Amino acid sequence: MTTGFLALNAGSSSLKVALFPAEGDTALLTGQAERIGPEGRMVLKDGTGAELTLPPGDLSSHEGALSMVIGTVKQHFPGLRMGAVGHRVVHGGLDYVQPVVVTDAVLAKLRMLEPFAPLHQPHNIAGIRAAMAAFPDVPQIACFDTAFHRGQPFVNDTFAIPHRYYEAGVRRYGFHGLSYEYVTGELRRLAPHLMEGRVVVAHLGNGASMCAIHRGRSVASSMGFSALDGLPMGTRCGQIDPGVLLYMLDREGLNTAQIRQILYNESGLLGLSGGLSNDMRTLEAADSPEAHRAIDYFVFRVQRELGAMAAVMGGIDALVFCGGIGENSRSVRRRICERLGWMGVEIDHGRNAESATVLSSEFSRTTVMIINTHEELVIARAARAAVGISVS
Ligand SMILES: Nc1ncnc2c1ncn2[C@@H]1O[C@H](COP(=O)(O)OP(=O)(O)O)[C@@H](O)[C@H]1O
Ligand SMILES: CC(=O)OP(=O)(O)O
Ligand SMILES: [Mg+2]
Repeated sequence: MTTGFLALNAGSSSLKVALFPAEGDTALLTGQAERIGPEGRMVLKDGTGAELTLPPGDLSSHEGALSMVIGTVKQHFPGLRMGAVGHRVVHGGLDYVQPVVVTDAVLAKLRMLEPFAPLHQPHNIAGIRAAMAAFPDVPQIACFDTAFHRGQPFVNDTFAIPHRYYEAGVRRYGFHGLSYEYVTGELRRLAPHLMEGRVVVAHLGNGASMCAIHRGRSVASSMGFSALDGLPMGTRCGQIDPGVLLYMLDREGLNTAQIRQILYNESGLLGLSGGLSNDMRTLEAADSPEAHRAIDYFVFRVQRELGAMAAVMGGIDALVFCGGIGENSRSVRRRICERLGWMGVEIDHGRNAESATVLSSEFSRTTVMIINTHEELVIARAARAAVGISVS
């Protein structure tokens, strides 16, 4: 009987899934639900890439999407023994620095962190509950986006507010850690000498962040206490002067729910483009002034963050792009790299056009690469490891 390891990666409006066997990196099933809500759609594929027929279901909520995924897994793999289910959990707070088996006590702690990651944590927890109900007695393994960054130096970990906040856990956590873990592992495999040096990874997706990695360890990240900080995102604001929040409170009389809605759901590319789109593909195709100003700001902030990270590490040896925009947008990559000549970056435009693994030219002092990230594989490996199957 085949043993399977299911990885669930619930984002703000998406659910990515993969089912892996007990060994190897080739999935038995992959897929995702996108735009969960009134326009939700889902595609699941088998190991050969063929699309699977889905059971009838409701993609207006994460719960509906989860039940379709679980139904499909049960229908297409009737003899499968589920070894463990791994979950991406965006926030692990101060307690969790590695994957854990979910118990009632763990679940209670994860729920307390919901207000710090309102777009993600509730969906992550919904995934755990759904998998517990569908696969009773199967271990549920929580894998944390924050864990990769927990060893960061104090100066990157803190805010300059009264120290009691730091003690209470108001710190810069950093996110996208499962993606950084995957990319770091791949870079170690592809170019071990670079992993010994100073690397900046730009995870540019619907959520976007950057991480400075020195000798394999996260030393700075653009995301902070919440997944709002740093780069602008699809609908999130990125770095903002706290004075703006005071203005919204005092001058506009907005309440916290209204401010949360603006910062998480109405800002970023969507807000800058005057409501045109949160999606980079749509903005690139639109070619309008509204779309240009959103993309211009995005490129500018990546460039600015990169300069800061280079300064923190005393230079960079490699820049790695990942995430939906980083892996696919030739134009965003080109525009970012064109501004980095001062740090010895020179890309080969042909390689960039082909989205090759190495984009930098032979004259570039800094290696520029694309590594297609794979959070689900990191999750599945952790799930295997948790039940005693060693990781490759
Ligand atoms: N070919 C492409 N060109 C430009 N942008 C793209 C392309 N493919 C995907 N993207 C962008 O990637 C983003 C989604 O990234 P992804 O990493 O899948 O998001 P999530 O954070 O939901 O996992 C969207 O802004 C989308 O427009
Ligand atoms: C933490 C975060 O922003 O995640 P995502 O990219 O899935 O939105
Ligand atoms: Mg993502």
